[in-house]
Amino acid sequence: MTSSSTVSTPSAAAVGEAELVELRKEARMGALGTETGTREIRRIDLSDFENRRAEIADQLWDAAVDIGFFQLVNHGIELGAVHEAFAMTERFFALPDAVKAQYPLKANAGWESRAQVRPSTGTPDQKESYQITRPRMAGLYPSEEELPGFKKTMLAFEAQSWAVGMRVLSCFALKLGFDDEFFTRAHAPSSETYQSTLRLLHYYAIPPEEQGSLALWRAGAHTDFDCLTLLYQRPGQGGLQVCPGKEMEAQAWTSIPPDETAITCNIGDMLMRWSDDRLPSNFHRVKNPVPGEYMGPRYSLAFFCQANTDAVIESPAGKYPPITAGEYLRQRVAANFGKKY
Ligand SMILES: O=C(O)CCC(=O)C(=O)O
Ligand SMILES: [Fe+2]
Repeated sequence: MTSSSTVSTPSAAAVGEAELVELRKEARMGALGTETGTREIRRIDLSDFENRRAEIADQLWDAAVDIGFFQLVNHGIELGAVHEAFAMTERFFALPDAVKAQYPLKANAGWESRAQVRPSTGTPDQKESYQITRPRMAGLYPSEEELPGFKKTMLAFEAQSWAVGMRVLSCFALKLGFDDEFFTRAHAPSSETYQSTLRLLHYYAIPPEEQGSLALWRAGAHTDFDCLTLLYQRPGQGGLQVCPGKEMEAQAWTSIPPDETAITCNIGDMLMRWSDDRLPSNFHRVKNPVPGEYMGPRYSLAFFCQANTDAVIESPAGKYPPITAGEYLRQRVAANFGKKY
């Protein structure tokens, strides 16, 4: 097994193949589909983690393999810290566009509005986002005059999210036969090659003339590019729906009602590849509200555990050729944002 910090040059064939498989799947997932409430989104209790690691690892593995989505409770992040992060997020997006435009998205860091076109829908997600990727933030934080305390609050929240993400990944590492620090090394925040990302999301309120339109999505169906996503939702601001990859033919979606005490998690494509497809990434989307539902703005926070650019994704059984996490992500971003970012 190659250490996560080894650098190799993936072949052109490996690179092309990574792009095709995931994108071909995603392009077929844009339809409305149906709703099913029969899937259980399991809740995994992380309390007393060090002593219960083996039991928690079993529970995480089963939930991940069955559905690919699960929720963490007693995860150690205080509700107050979640509220503070959301309050800052609202304040950031309330800044005039002219201020936010000083911090434009580039290489998974900075602000964009209606720029992400999902291969599944071909239309821009009805949202704005601001991404924090630690080593790439030069000149991208709003000033203290524009938004006091923003950088400090969001970086603290990023660090807390990273710690929870690494706990979960340490459990998957054990189950995959790696040592328990394997993914922590691959996501080392002290390195310039760090590329895990905290994404602040603001889905726009639906204007009256668009209410009832089925043509637009807050976020079109997709799988995430990363190893593991941690998602924070706000009470009353639903819309997240999931569909396990192995059931993609049926296109039956399950809604995940927001619970601010829980962190909703999903496996991303990077970990799927790293596990020889044993851990499936799953489709999810954020639907526009339908008449009768809350039409106001929706805020969410996502933390993407994305292995450092120089980590080599090399699966234990060799199902896929090795590829660096940097190259892997570059291709997926290009498919969503064109060459612009
Ligand atoms: O906002 C949400 O609930 C989901 C966001 C998401 O799936 C993403 O940004 O990848
Ligand atoms: Fe996502």
